[in-house]
Amino acid sequence: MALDDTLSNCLPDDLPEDLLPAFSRHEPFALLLSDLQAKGWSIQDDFFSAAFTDKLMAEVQAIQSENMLQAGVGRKQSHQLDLSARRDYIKWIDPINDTCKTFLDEMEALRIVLNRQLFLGLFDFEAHFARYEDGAFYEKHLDAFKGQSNRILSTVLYLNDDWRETDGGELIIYDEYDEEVELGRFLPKKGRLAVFLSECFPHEVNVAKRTRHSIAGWFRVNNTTAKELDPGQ
Ligand SMILES: O=C(O)CCC(=O)C(=O)O
Ligand SMILES: [Fe+2]
Repeated sequence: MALDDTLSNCLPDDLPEDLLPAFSRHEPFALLLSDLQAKGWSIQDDFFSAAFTDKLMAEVQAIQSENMLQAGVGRKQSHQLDLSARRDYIKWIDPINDTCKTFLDEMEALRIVLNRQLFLGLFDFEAHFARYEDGAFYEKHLDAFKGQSNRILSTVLYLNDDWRETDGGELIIYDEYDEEVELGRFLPKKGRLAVFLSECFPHEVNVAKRTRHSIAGWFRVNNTTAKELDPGQ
């Protein structure tokens, strides 16, 4: 089946035109696939429509910081605060309104297409909004420990208007075999999507010099033999 047919078969058919995800267009999605195959990570701009990215930004901006969790190391109940490692606030995304539901539906469509094209066996997707206030960062880490986690593919969608070099807050991705070697640094610009293999690529968030909003997410396998809880949240 041609790639475009596969894509259109996987998309919900009741999405208004301006909410169509960018991966319904051939180019960013095809580049994402070929990058993942060739190097295990990819950065794509304008992955979702600007109108939809704006809705997600309005959603996260409306959340009061008191209603977010100070992100720790360890997951949910086993959550332990380690403020030397990271300083962001998070809120897990549930389908509580149209915007959150559409985001989760579209990532679900992406999950199905990734499985068909790359045979990744991805089982589900979890994601949270993240807020880095002025001065916040996340030091170099892996999102999953080899063989001990369900997380396969990490995604980060950036929501910030007019982000400049001087605002800091870059995502830095390091080499899978030598974590001193930088592969690239990327500003958290509105509409940019970063995707990378969770077990392979150390990465960090440089100190942000203004409030920085994003959605971090993970496609996971259903691996009941994982011995340890996923790190990172
Ligand atoms: O926001 C980013 O650029 C990366 C966030 C991250 O690494 C994480 O939440 O695990
Ligand atoms: Fe991470």
